[in-house]
Order: sequence, then C-alpha cells, then structure tokens
Amino acid sequence: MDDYKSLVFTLLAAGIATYAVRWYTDPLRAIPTVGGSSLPGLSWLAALSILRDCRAVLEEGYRKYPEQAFKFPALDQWTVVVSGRELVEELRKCGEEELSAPESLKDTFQSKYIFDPLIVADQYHVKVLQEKLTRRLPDLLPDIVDEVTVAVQDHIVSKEDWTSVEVVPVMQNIIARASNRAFVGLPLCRNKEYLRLAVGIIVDTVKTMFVLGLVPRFLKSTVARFYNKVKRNTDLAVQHFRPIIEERQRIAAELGDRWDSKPNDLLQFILDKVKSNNDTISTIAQRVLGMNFAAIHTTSVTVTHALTRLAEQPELLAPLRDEIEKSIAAEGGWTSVALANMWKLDSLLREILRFHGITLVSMGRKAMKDLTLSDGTFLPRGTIVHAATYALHHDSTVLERADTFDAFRFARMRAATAARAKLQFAATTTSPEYLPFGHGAHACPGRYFAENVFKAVLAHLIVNYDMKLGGDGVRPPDVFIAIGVLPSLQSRVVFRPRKRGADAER
Ligand code: HEM
Repeated sequence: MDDYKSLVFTLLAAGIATYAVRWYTDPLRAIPTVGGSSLPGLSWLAALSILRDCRAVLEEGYRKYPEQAFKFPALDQWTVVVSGRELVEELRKCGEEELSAPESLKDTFQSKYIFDPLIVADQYHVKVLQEKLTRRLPDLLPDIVDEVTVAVQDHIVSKEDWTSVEVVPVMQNIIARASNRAFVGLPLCRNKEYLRLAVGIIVDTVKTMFVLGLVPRFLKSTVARFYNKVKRNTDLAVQHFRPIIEERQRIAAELGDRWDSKPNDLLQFILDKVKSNNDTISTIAQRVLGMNFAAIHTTSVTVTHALTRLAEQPELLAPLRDEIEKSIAAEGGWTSVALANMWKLDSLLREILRFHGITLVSMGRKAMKDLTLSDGTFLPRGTIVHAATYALHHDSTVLERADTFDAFRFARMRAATAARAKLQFAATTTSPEYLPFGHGAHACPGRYFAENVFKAVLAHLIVNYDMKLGGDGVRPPDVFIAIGVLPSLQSRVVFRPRKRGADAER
C-alpha cells in the first residue's frame, strides 16, 4: 500500500514539475498577459471567464500596451494580440511562410476535426467566390433585388399599420434568401428546411468548436466522431443538393457548351470546377454551407445594426431616400453602378462595421516558424496572433470622435479628399485603420458580394418603409460573447409602408 502511495506521489510530483518547467520555459511567457493569471490551470479558468467580458480585456491590453503585443488566454491556447497600426502593417506584410491566414482559420475553426478533409486540403470555392461570383455581381444583382422584394413581402407585413418585427431572425431569413438566390438559385433559395440549415450552420459550427475546445488535443478526433453538428447538417443538406446536382450534371453532359440557360450561381460555378478533383455531392454541399457560414451571420448582424440605428435616428431616412432615388433614376434601375453611387448608404455601412463590427479581433495569423516582430515580440511556431480591431476602431487618436456613432462621417470624408476609394465600405485596398474585413491579400473576399446584398436590402427598406424603434423605444445594448459582437436578440423595429407627400404628415 505504501509503495502504491509513494508511486502516486512520485507521478504527481513529476507531473507538476513537468508542467512548471514547461510554463517557465514557454517563450510566450515574455509577452504581457491580460485577463487573468498566466499560471497553468488558472489561465484555463481565466479563459472561461473572459468568454463574457473579452471586450474589457482587449481594451485593457490595448490601453496598457500601445504599439506592442499582449496575450490573453483562450480555452486551448494563448491568443496574442497586436496593438497599433505599425504592427498591423507588419502582420499584413509577413509572407505566407511566416504568418499564415488560412492556417489560422483552420486552427480557429478546428477545421481538421469538423470539416471534410477534401475541403480542408483544397479551398478552391474561395477562388470561385473571388473569380466568378464577384465578377458576375452586376448580372446577379437583378435576381438578388427580386429576392429581397419577395422576401420582405413575406416577412414584413405590408399593411397600413405599424408592424413590430423581431429584427435578428427576420433579417437572417431575408439575407439567407437573397444570398442563396446567388448561391443556389430558385427554388432552393426559398426552401424552408434548406434555409434553416443555411442560417443554423454558424451556431452549429460554433457549438462544435466550443465542445472541441474543451477537449484535450489527443481526444479531439474521437470526440468529433460522435459530436459534429456540421457533419450532421451536411448530411441533411445533401438531400436538397442531390436532385439538383444530378439534374445539372445530366443537362451538362447532354448539352455541353450548347446549354444556353446554364444557371448563373455559386453552385454552378463550383460544379464547373468539380471535374478536376474528387468532390462528391456531400463535399459540394459542405462548400456551399461554408459560404453560408461566412455570409449570413456577418451580413444579417450588420443589417440589424443598421436598421436599429435608422430606427433610433429617423432623421437619417430623408437624405438616404433622396440619394437612393436619385441614384436609381440616374442609372435607369437597380444596377451595381447605382448602388456604388449611394455614398451615404455606403458610409452608414462602413460606420456600422467600424463602431459595432462583428468581432473584437481580426486578421488572424498563425506563425509558421519562429519569428520576432519589430517590437521585439518573439512568436514561436504555431502561435496565433490577431489585430485588436475593436479597440483600434474606438481609438480617437486614429479617427476623430471615434466613440461617437456618426452615420455619414465617411461620406463627408470621401467628399473632402482625392483618396476616395480607400474610404468605401468594400474598399479594394484595405487600410491598417479599418479592419472589419481584415487587411491585405487575405482580406475578406466576400466583401463586394456583401456590399451588394446590404445595399439591396437596406435601400429597399429605406425607400419603401417608415421605421421606428420597437420595444421600450430604446436601442438595446450590443452583446459581447467571447470575441463576437452581436446586436441584442431583443432588437425590435416597427415598420409601416412609407407615407409619401401629404400622407407623410399624418
Ligand atoms: C459584414 C460582412 C462580412 C465581414 C465583416 C467579413 C469579415 C471577414 C474577415 C475579417 C475575414 C478574415 C480576413 C483575414 O484573415 O484577414 C473574412 C474571410 C472570409 N470571408 Fe468574409 N466577411 C463578411 C462577409 C462575407 C460574405 C458575404 C462572404 C461570402 C459571400 C464572405 C466570405 C469569406 C470567406 C470565404 C473568407 C475566408 C477567406 C480565405 O479563406 O482566405 N464574407 N471575412
């Protein structure tokens, strides 16, 4: 018995000693910690408590360590964050072999446990988005506008009276329909069961990531075999995709280049690429669901913020209506050029992503080898590093009155400078002061698509509806969960078909 006890004590002491040595010699120990203790075990507890208050932790780091790096604990590793524009530029400039954006995304999403290996190995659908969907946007826009019109009629009752709408779920549905009109076309973009999967994929992915985040690395594959909501949803989506894909493949084989009415959507652009690899209906379905993951939550959250801001400040509606109506009249309809000419609407969206945003950090990069940043911070291979986006966006030394929401600030700034393109919502050349889409070569490839969907939805609602805040008439505060920023689920906006002319006085 005594031998048994001393064996247990020896093993325990050896375990503690190994842990202590690993902690003491961890190269990340030199980077200052915010958000709790950096001691092993305690940092895990800190990571759990930070889930509710990550904004304060990041603001503390940004304030205490300007133009430097700091770290905070995540569930299964440290997250290093850089403050200030100089280091952000450095993240952008580092080559793929030093700091990798795709590898960071794979780590963050625990891709190798959650997604099909074929997709992890080859993300060609991202190229399809950049090279096909984005270039075809002017042709796709009429379909997107049509879907917005029908979806709004289905979801926002168009009676005379004011109708109170729960903005978050309603916008998720309208955006899912508009986006999927371009992703998979009619009739699937209106199929309720498919839309449920498209909207739900983000929550199911995050739940799976969270569970796997709690599990030690060596157990992740085993746990993912039993708990993977993405796999389950892909299997359900296959039932919707199979008949469509088989029919399209049949027609393509029969007509080849003579297929005049070939669909103009993301699914078809992917199918055109499939010939050269081993994709199955399941992996194609997962690629399209992945695009929904990237598109729907980001877009619907932004539109929700925009609507609650407009409902809170209805004086913004008149100048926006004037601009939208003039742009459409000048271009003879809802064209991409007409949308591009809506500077005030563009400014509102840019300000929404600056002031509210989607996440507290962006520009995730993984160190592919040991490297030292210009401030002396040593990043060992495998470290994940981010930019402190939210804190930078609220820094008044970077942008005047950064803590004030000012819907048309970027329209005024654009009018006053020759360097206008940089101040657009979906600027092609990103800048180190504005990071909602990241910065540099890996900046979000979906931003041009997002711009078109945003403007189609908002312009339609602004021109056709009056709006005011619902509930108690106060805009509920945003919700911060881990690194995510969300509008309150309680957000309500009351809509009424727009009164024009003399009717508007009533
Ligand atoms: C408000 C809207 C959106 C925001 C704020 C946003 C933000 C971002 C950010 C921060 C990144 C990472 C960039 C980096 O690593 O530096 C990203 C990547 C990505 N986004 Fe977006 N996004 C939005 C909408 C969309 C839409 C509508 C789509 C699809 C149509 C999309 C598709 C993607 C894809 C595929 C990637 C990964 C790119 C890669 O693997 O290289 N996003 N997005």
